[in-house]
Amino acid sequence: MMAVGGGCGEEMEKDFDSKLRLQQPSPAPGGGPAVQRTNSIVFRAPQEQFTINDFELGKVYGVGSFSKVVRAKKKDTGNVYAMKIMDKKFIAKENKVSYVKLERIVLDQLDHPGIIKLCFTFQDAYSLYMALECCEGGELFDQITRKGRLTEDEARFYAAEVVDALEYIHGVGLIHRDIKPENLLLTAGGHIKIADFGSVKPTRDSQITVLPNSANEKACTFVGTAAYIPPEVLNSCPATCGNDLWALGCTLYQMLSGSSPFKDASEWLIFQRIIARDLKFPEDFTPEARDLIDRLLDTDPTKRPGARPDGYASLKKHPFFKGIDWNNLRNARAPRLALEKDASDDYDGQDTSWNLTRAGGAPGCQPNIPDGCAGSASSSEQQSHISRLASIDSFDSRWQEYLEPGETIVMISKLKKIQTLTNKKVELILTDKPKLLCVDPAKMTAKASIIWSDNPSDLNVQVANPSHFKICTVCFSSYHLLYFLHIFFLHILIVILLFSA
Ligand SMILES: Nc1ncnc2c1ncn2[C@@H]1O[C@H](COP(=O)(O)OP(=O)(O)OP(=O)(O)O)[C@@H](O)[C@H]1O
Repeated sequence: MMAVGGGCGEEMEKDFDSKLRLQQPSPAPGGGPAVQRTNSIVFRAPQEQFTINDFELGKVYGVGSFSKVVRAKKKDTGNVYAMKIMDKKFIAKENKVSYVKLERIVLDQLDHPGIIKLCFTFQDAYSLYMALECCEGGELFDQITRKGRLTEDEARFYAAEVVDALEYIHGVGLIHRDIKPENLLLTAGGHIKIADFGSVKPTRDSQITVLPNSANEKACTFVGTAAYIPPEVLNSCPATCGNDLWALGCTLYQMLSGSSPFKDASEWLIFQRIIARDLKFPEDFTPEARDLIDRLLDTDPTKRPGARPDGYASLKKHPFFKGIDWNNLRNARAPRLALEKDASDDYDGQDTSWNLTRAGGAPGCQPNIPDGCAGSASSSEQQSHISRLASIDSFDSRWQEYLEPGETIVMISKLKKIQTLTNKKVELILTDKPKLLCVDPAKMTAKASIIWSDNPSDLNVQVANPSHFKICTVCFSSYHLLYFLHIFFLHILIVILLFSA
C-alpha cells in the first residue's frame, strides 16, 4: 500500500489499519475529570485489502463536505454497500483527519438497528473507503420535501425510531450533536438509521473508545447545523444529551410542518430566533404533538423529556407516542416512501466517466455510473451547505483545464440552459476567483466564463421568482440565459448577492 504525500497520508493509513492505539476513557475516582488510559483495540469492521476495482459502482447516494457516498456492489459476493469515499489529500488539507477517524472508530463500536453499520474499510494511495450498509430510501429530509410534510402517523413512526436509537446512543455515553432530517437515512423498507457520527462527543462515563483528544477537547465546541442548534450551545455551555433532544424536537416540528421551527435568512438571524425561543406552532398541530415539541424545545436542557432523571421513560410515555410498540418498532410497517422524481428529468445520463480516484488514481478505474447522477448532490445537500458540494466535485479533474493555477471550485451543478427552441444541459461552476463558468459536459467545451464585476452593465441578476433568475451579462455570448430550477440555484443567487454586496 502506498501513502499519499508523506506526513498526514501516512498517519491516516496507520490509523485506518486494523490495530490502532487509542485512549479509552475510564471514570476517575471521586468524580474528577476522566482519566485516559492507552489501549490497543482491534476494529470489528476489518480493514480489507480490497481495491475499488473489486466493486461495481452505481449511483451516487450523496455528497458530504469531504466525501462522496456511492452504491458499490462487490463483484465476487454480489453484496451491496454504500461506499463512502474520501480523498486523503483533501481531508488533510481541510484538517478533517480527526473527524474521519472519529467516525470510523465510533461507528465500529455501535450496534443498533437504528444506526448505520460499518462493514469494512480499505484504502488506496488516494482515497479512504468506508463500506456502510445501504440506505436505499435516502434521507428523511427528502421524504419531507417530496411529501410537503408528513402525516402525524408518519412523523410518530419516524420520531419513535429516532428516540429508540437515541436512547441507545445516549445509553452508551455518546452525544450525536448533528441530529437533523438529512442525517436520518431510510432503508429500502422505510426504517430509520442515524448516520454521520463525525461530530459525536463522549459523555464522562462513556463506554465508547474515542480519539485521544475527543474527551479532553472542550465539550462546548461549536458543531452542528444552525437550525437545530440548541440555545445552550449558542451560550457556550458544554454538550449534553439534551442537545440531541432539542434537535429531535426541531426535526419532529419539521416533519409535521415541512420546515424547521427556527428559520431565517441567515445563520445569525436563526440564532437570534433560537436564543429568543421564537417558536410558533401551525394551527393544525395536535395538542399532543405541540406539547411534545414544546417540551423537547425547553430552554433548560435538563427538563427535556429524555434528559430528566427518569431517562427515556417520560419521553416514550408521552401521549404523542400512544400506540407505539417500543419493543417491536423494527417489525412495524413503515410509512410508504415517496419516490424521487425521474432522475433522468434532471440529467441525461451522459456522465459515465466520473473518475473517483482523481486524475492519476488507480489505473483502469472507470466506474460505471448507469443512472447518470454522478457528481450531483441530494436536495438537502443543495439546500443546506453551500460550500460542501464543490469540495467533493472539485476532485473531478475534468474541470481543472478551465481553472487558473490556484483557482478552486466553490460550487458546481447541472442546469438547463433555455434557448429559443431548445434547452440544453450544462454544468454551472462557481470558482473562488470568483468566476462563473458554463461548460457543456458532453463536448467538454466551455460555453461562457463570467468574471465578477460591480458594474451592472457587465453583470446583473434579475430574479423572476424563487426558482428562476436571469444572469444578464455582456460576456455571456449574445443572448441572456435563463437558468432553470433546483433549489441549488437559490444559493448561487445568494452567493452572487454576497459577492456583489
Ligand atoms: N449508508 C448510506 N446509504 C445511503 N446513502 C448514504 C449513506 N451514507 C450517506 N449517504 C448519503 O450520502 C450523503 C453524504 O454522506 P456523508 O457521510 O459523506 O456526508 P454527510 O454526513 O452528509 O456530510 P458531512 O460529512 O459534511 O457532515 C448523505 O447526506 C446521504 O444522503
